[in-house]
Amino acid sequence: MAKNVSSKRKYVAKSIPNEQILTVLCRLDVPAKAAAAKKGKYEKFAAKTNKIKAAPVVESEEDEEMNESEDEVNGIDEEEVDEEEEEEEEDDDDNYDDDTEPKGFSDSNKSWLKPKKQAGSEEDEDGDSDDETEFEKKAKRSAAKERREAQEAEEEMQLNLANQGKYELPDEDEEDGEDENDASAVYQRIKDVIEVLSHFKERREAHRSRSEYIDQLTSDLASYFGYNRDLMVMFMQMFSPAETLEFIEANEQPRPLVIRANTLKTRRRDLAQALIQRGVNLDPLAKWSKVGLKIYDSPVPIGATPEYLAGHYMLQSASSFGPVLALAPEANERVLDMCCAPGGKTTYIAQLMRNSGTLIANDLKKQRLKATVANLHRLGVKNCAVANYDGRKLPSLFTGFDRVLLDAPCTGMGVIARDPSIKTQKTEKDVFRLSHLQKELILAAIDAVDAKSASGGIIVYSTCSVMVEENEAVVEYALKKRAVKLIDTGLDHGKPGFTRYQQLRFHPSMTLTRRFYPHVHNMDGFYVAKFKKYANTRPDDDDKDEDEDEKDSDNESKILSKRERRKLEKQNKKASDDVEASVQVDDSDNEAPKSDDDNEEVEDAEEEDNEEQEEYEEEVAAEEDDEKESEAEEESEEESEEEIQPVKKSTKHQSKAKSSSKPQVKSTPKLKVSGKNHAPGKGNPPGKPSKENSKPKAKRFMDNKFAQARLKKKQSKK
Ligand SMILES: C[S@@+](CC[C@H](N)C(=O)[O-])C[C@H]1O[C@@H](n2cnc3c(N)ncnc32)[C@H](O)[C@@H]1O
Repeated sequence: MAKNVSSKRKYVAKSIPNEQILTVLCRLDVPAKAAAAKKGKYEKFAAKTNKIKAAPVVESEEDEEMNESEDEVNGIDEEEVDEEEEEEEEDDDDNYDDDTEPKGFSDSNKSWLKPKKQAGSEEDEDGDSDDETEFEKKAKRSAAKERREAQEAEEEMQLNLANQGKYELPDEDEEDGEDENDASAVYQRIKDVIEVLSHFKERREAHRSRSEYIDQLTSDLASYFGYNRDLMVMFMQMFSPAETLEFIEANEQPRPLVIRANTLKTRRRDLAQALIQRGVNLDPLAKWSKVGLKIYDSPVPIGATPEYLAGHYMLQSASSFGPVLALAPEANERVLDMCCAPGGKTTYIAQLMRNSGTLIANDLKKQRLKATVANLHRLGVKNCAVANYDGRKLPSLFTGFDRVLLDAPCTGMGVIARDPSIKTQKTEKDVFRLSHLQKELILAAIDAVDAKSASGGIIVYSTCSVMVEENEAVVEYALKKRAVKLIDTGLDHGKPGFTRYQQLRFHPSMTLTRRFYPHVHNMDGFYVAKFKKYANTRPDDDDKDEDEDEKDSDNESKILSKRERRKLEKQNKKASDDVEASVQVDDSDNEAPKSDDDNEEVEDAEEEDNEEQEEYEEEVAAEEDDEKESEAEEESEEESEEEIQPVKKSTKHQSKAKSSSKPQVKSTPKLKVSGKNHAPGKGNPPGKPSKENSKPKAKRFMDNKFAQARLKKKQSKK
């Protein structure tokens, strides 16, 4: 942790204007003496680093102006907090049931949460507002000057280019003789080659192809930044050469340390005040979060303060707020966090549910669940049960959720700044292996949700990877296999998901998903997609199941008749058309740069999917025949009939009770009997019914421990 803090200090020295540090002190009313002492400290610090100029203490509004420009530098588009948001903030804080105003914190010193005027609302035609202070006017003038200078520099560069000669790539001998330690020469070549690629006609050598330059750049980037070449090739396919460099360089920067105030126990403003008094420099995270705080600098370890130990906050990266905000869980709902450990998002979900309803936190790895349990206790979460299952099997145990979060296991290609081992350890093979697992998990997540939920029917899929195979490809697969459509994530930042990537084409509604990049949003790279499930049926199945019980059961996936399937396809198409009409598809935005190389693995994966589908159809036909035969045999066995009766009755009773129950009255998710759902699992690829499901009903019944127990009880009563 000490190491962490010192690296954060470095971060402050690099990017935080001194004015802003002082702002924090002013805004939160640190006693004058302490503020003066801190001012001295930071002036000395500034003088030492030579990066921060000493500045006079400025008024709070000016501080906010400085804040904004810093956020612009950081790539976060932080506009002013409006009135509405202030009200929401109050609402949010009301979660914490304490009406007493904290000491030393009043309306006059909460200016960092105070609404400011809408940009441009009272401005003169020339953009100057009468109410603007001299400082604001000055800031505007200098911004305009900077823009002019940047434009002139660009024009000059274009002129130089026209006069420049060709760039010569080193030949093999030259490269062999290159001093390996001459990193600066490699870096210069990276810059040069990117330059050539962006003005290829003028700067290329006549006998060199574009791919030779790309090759050279890929090797240089990999060796200079310490990546395996495999990964660098993938990034070069995803971004333009210049953007690849930006992405890679952003992965070298430490991300700001962020905490989330736990409103089950405190309010953000109280927490901020307590930490400020411990000498912590902080700011609100961004306008889109009501509970996040950005920590610039702390003299105490942030993971060991009394406030931390009392569960007043959770250390959580800015990127992990997004999936939970998109999930938007409500009080009294039934929510599943399918891959929860160590529980960062689970505790946030519980917070938004105001500790009510039922939250199931599941993870495959028992060891990782220990940390989850510890976090749940520390943060005072009381509405959560922890489960340890393979997520792919969950729908055979729990169904009927209002919302499911699938924060899927992934390669972590968005969090390289946090885990540099990814640079050398992950390969293309990992991407495809995980993509397969993610596809299985997403179907299970959808199957666990009740499309008829009054308030939800929502599934959020997220990864901390930027790879298309782990994101859009998985979402596309889910759109094809289940009755779901994409809806707006509600996240106003982030870039739209791709509708095209190399030779792949995705559904136009993919623009509703969101991509986040370290070099654009100054946070970990991640991806969020939000689905609405519109039917508890599957568009990929083509058979009719005439079992009355299954028809009555709202929460079970059913096999469709051809007519139903056509109806679903129509619904699907309508949903797509609606989205197409509402979404402006700007291909330039959503189209990833194309590469000449064919992505054979993607084709293979698709081929595999098709083969799976064909195999599945054949298997289903064969299983249907078997089942008919077995059922005929069973009918002649009176004993079996007797056994089946109680189950039929109880299933019917359960499902009727479920469909008639009021949505407000939520119960713990029903523990489903095994074999009822066609849960995807190992050796049971997505879309295929499990072997158990194809067993005759009597056998299924006898395999069912719960039914057996019920039968025994009945017999003993007799
Ligand atoms: C990205 S992490 C989850 C982070 C967590 N949501 C949070 O915010 O703290 C992915 C998790 O998926 C779990 N996992 C991997 N395979 C799984 C599976 N088949 N079923 C359930 N969980 C799985 C891993 O153990 C890991 O904890």
